[in-house]
Amino acid sequence: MDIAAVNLLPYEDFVNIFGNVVEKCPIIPAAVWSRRPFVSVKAFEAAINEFIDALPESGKEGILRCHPDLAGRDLKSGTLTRESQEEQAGAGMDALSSSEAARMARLNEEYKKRFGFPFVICARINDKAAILQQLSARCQNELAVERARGIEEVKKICHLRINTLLLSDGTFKL
Ligand SMILES: NC(=O)NC1=NC(=O)NC1=O
Repeated sequence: MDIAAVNLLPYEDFVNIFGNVVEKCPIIPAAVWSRRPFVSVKAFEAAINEFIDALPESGKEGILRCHPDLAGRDLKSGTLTRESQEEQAGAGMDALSSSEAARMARLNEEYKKRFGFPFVICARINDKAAILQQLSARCQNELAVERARGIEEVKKICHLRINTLLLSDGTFKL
């Protein structure tokens, strides 16, 4: 599907297709639909990023809170979204040793307790060693630094999800 086809989508189809490019935040593509036509995929992504950047701190934290923990409850219970399932499995989150799983769980809880939102990282460009290292290191940051860092990661996840969708053969189950 190319950007010309994206621009022609009625908002129901647009939200149906792009509704989860930011995890569990369909309001973002639903809002950004009004800004079409997009001159390019980059412009479409920029519109999403601008919407996110314009949110108050509480809105940014809300986006982060919509993300499932890495190697967390949703992965264990099989209730992750399709995208998160693929991303987490791809980073080996479903194949941790018991000590790695215990360390992830402990650090995720420590992070959430400190910041009030979950640790978010773009799993598709990190392996489990990098994820554990980043989680441990980022626990030491200040709130404002982590809010911004988490949103940066959300934008990377979104970029990859949009490009996966556009590269697919375009036969979407509408
Ligand atoms: N807490 C997270 O970072 N979750 C995730 N990152 C991804 O790339 N996919 C997820 O589900």
